[in-house]
Amino acid sequence: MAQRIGVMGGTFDPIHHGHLVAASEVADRYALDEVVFVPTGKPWQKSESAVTPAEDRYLMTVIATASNPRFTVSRVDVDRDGPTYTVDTLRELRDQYGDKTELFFITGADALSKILSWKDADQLFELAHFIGVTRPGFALTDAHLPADVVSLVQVPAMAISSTDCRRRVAAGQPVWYLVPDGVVQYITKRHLYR
Ligand SMILES: Nc1ncnc2c1ncn2[C@@H]1O[C@H](COP(=O)(O)OP(=O)(O)OP(=O)(O)O)[C@@H](O)[C@H]1O
Ligand SMILES: O=C(O)c1ccc[n+]([C@@H]2O[C@H](COP(=O)([O-])O)[C@@H](O)[C@H]2O)c1
Repeated sequence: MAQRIGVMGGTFDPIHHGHLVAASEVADRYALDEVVFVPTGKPWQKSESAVTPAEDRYLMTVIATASNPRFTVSRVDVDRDGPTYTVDTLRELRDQYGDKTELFFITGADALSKILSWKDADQLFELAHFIGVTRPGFALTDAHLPADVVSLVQVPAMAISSTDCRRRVAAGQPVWYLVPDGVVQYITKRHLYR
């Protein structure tokens, strides 16, 4: 049977429980064999110019996903030079996993609303099926997209963002239970977001 692989792309600065719940829920709903988390190299649409070094974001993603046997982390975007485009991510993963694998790219409602501004947007939908998930504060809709290229999925509401986690750390407030314990410890150890 064809392998079914979920792809959860993100800047993960830092990775939080909103990302993990979304991936877990879609994996269950779509009977995915694996979810590959793909931290971005250089996220060209992030408004803040200072994104934490990719190696720190990659390691936090490894720490956060290590205990789940179906979660893995890919370095394809971290290791590719230049701005990160999902069209390149999906092409590389397709090469790695082979043509028989079905890819399901998971995006939150905010990211889905901007997808037509992504590089080579018309080609994205040929490379993967897109799964848009609910996120508190954002409307989940596929009205702007061609028919049948995306499925919309309700996931448990987690009102968490990486921006808020960074602000909390900078203000000396706790991020316990918003991000996995190991990620709290990594943030402290590496003095991130101070
Ligand atoms: N709480 C959440 N619930 C559902 N999806 C989410 C949630 N947070 C992030 N996502 C989705 O995860 C993917 C990666 O998000 P990203 O790493 O940019 O996190 P973020 O919290 O949006 O970060 P930032 O606040 O820095 O913009 C995107 O598709 C985003 O929509
Ligand atoms: O391909 C693009 O042009 C593109 C533009 C913006 C975002 N993305 C992807 O969308 C995912 C979430 O991105 P972000 O910036 O919200 O963390 C991540 O995998 C990005 O590489 C992709």
